[in-house]
Amino acid sequence: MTKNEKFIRQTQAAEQRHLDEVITKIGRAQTKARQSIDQAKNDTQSLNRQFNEEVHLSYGSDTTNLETALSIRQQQQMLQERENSWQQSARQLNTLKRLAKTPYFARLDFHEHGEPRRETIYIGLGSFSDEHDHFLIYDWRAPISSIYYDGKLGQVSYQTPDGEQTVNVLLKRQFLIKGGAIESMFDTTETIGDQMLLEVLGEKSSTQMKSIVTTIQQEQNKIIRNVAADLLFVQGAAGSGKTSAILQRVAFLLYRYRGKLTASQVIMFSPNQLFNDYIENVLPELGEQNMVQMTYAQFIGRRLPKMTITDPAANFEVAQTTTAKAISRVKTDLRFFKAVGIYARHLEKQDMRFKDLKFRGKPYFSKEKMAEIYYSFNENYHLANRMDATQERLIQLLNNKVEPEIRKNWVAKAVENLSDEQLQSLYAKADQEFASSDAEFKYLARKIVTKELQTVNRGIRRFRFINSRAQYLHFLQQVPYLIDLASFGVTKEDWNQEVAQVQADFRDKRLRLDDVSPYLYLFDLITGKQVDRNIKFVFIDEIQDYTPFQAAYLQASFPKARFTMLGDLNQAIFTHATSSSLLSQVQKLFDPEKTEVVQLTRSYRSTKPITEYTRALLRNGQKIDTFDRAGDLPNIAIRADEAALHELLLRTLQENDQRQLTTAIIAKTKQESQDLAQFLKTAGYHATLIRSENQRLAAGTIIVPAYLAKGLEFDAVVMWNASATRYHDEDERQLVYTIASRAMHRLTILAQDELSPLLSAVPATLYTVE
Ligand SMILES: Nc1ncnc2c1ncn2[C@@H]1O[C@H](COP(=O)(O)OP(=O)(O)OP(=O)(O)O)[C@@H](O)[C@H]1O
Repeated sequence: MTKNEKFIRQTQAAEQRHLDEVITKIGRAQTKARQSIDQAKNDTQSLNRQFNEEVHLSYGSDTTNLETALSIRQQQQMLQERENSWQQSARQLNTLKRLAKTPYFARLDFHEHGEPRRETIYIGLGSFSDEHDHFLIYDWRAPISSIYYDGKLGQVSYQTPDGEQTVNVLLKRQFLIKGGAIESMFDTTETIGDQMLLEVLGEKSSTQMKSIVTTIQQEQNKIIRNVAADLLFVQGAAGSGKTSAILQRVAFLLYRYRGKLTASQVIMFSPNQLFNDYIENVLPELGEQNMVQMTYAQFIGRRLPKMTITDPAANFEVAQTTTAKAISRVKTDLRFFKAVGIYARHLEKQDMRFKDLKFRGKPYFSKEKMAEIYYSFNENYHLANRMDATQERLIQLLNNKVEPEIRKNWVAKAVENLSDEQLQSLYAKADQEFASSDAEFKYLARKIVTKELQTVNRGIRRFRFINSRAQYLHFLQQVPYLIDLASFGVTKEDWNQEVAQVQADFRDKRLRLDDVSPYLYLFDLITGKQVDRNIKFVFIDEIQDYTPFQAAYLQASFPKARFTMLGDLNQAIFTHATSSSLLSQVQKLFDPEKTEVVQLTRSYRSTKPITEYTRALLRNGQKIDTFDRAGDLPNIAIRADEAALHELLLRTLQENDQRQLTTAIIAKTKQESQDLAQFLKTAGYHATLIRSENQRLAAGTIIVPAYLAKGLEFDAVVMWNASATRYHDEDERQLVYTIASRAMHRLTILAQDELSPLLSAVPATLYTVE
């Protein structure tokens, strides 16, 4: 044994002793936490008992009532405190349980300026201190832990809530600990050693995403710990860890603002439900609750339950015409967003569209009356105030109408026809007594009228008197005066036809996706409702699939929130044309001083050959650096007929299975995926077809249409039928890129007849052909 090896052995043995000690202390703390939970439980029970007895006793006399009330309040407070300490102990126990498995993953030695001694700290998933309040483990999110991710050895600064601090870092050590034993450890002079990263990345994929807390990279750490920006825009290559980084960021924010921020004030917009499933374990693993998760379609769909939202461009089932694409560009542009705002303000003066509020089949408040009220307020009343004032006035008028309504014939008839059962339900108590039958009649009539008028009341409160469809159509008609349509390549005629089409859609209770956000936004501006001031942080993943309009609408909907937007402009598969200008458009919505753009260029997901291949698919793409991990070159096979392709597919799947690689077969459309599933079933090969985003990801081979594969990753990917007939338009390049970049270890591309021109420009050295 060399001297060096001996030294390493001794160091590891010393670290193991330290680890054993910490584990023993964690064990003791667990026992203690369990005891205090039991204690709190017992206390609560006995308090409850005592409290019930006392309250029971005191109910006898009036004089003790106040006392009783006070005592109830006190008791409740005590119960609450017990409950809090119980919850706290339960939370602590949870952390301890997690720490008991892997107490920490890193050690840092540093010297703080002006301090006599060198300090050593250990970093883990949560913090832990012994009875003497001596910190044995620091939470990875604690300010000091930042230097583990951020710097090399020597002078390193980090942010604390009180400002910047600098320390001299002397040692950085990483551990892989399993079952209480140190499996391996490395000292590193770099940020996070590649050796550690290689071990982690070499692992197989699973149906659930994992946390990256032990190997967060420096540039990812910047995203995770940013607290200054109102808009944090992350452009990151496929597999650069954008999604991983934001989940860590949520955990960080919940820690940093503990007590002020709850998981319910953080909302994340993700590409689809499947993806939500995929990431759902990450935060709980880190000991935090999941934030609110939604897709944009859910966000807008819940507001329009009675309408069918259609998206002609979705899922690549139909091709769009050039005019349709141009019109779509108009409706998704920021200029269109501004136009809605300008139009809405114009409504303060004229052109509001109202609907009659009906009662018993007849107009109760006519639309003319409503317009008269709406425009009766002076010019200081802006949209939301004006609407509030109108509502208030309408409610007042409604209340004034109760008395006259009571005298109407229909009421007398209704009272006469009341069944016994109905009568009892209207009385305040069973067999209520009245001074005279006239009094009884008045009582019942008032009840009936108030009840019936409830519908009108509800109509007023829910803005049923606004003719939102007519309003939106009127706005569309005004668009040529608000926007230079020619600059989008749209003629006046095209536009008029478009307006007629929207009108026809409305008749069928349909609305196209491009119209939904402007439609809702206009309504929100008119009513001043719907914005959610409670949400503090909004995350938008895969921002490249949002239109500038949608991004702007989200910003308007969460006015108090700070935004983190992540995306890869190389992967814009739904919005292609606008994505390149997306960043510049979105930036206009935020204060430039408070905007930060971060680029993640290194791709961690795939092996070097796969990253190099996928990178070559792009033209004028964003920068991508590979991570040095070995693997096979992607393999391309072209066959003349489908049967031969099927055969190849089966063989590839069997090979992957043998190598224990989980495969995803990615096809362009749902139809193709279904056909493949049918074929594999007949061939006796088991695979799960992912038909919709509401399904769960299954273990084993899956077949998935491209648009559902967003954000996911698999050991092996088979790109099905990458032929010239299937992928030809230049704007499908990003789609092809997205498909190929889902592969971690192996990529196989199968094509019939002729390979898609989008793939054929890749240098031949980057793949093999068979
Ligand atoms: N610092 C890291 N340490 C370990 N693994 C990492 C790190 N960063 C990223 N990874 C891994 O790289 C893979 C890709 O990460 P992620 O899905 O977050 O990337 P992404 O940028 O969102 O990709 P895409 O845009 O293609 O969906 C994941 O398996 C993730 O665990």
